[in-house]
Amino acid sequence: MPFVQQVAVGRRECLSVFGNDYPTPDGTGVRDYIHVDELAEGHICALEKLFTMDGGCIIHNLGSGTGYSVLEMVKAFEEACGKKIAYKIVDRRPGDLGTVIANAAKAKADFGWQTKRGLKEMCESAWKWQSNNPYGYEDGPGKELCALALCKRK
Ligand SMILES: O=c1ccn([C@@H]2O[C@H](COP(=O)(O)OP(=O)(O)O[C@H]3O[C@H](CO)[C@H](O)[C@H](O)[C@H]3O)[C@@H](O)[C@H]2O)c(=O)[nH]1
Repeated sequence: MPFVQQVAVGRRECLSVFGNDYPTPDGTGVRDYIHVDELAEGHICALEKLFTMDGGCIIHNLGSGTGYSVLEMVKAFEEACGKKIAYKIVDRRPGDLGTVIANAAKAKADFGWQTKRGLKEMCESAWKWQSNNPYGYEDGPGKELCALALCKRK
């Protein structure tokens, strides 16, 4: 996803798609992408659950249970940003699996967490951030804000 975004803002010439011969509908890798805000909310739910416990640890998957391929991501992002995303098919990345999808049933049962945002919303949100921060927070106009946040954490 970050690489797709970087192509859209002109920081990268094209996306290298790692393989198109996986046993997936279009041959490219399928992953369970979720919105970063929902990932954060899932962590807050888990912390709240921990506070009700008398020590110990919990393990939960945070995912949507739905997978999207690299080319589906590219298409959805093109629609969100209104630009073509240049890409080339290259060799598989060693160690990659064709499909990785999370089963988040336990997170739903234990603390009612589940994803609500789909691919379109995720891409629109990612584009909003990337187009406002083409070089990210650390090297872009948000540099001072980033330094301040790091300073406060010390
Ligand atoms: O330039 C790229 C980058 C990624 N992909 C593809 O996009 C999908 C997602 O790739 P990511 O690297 O974003 O995510 P992965 O799920 O493959 O791997 C990530 O999650 C893993 C755990 O699930 C490990 O933590 C790993 O180190 C981390 O990169 C994969 O099909 C990958 O082949 C490309 O085609 N081109």
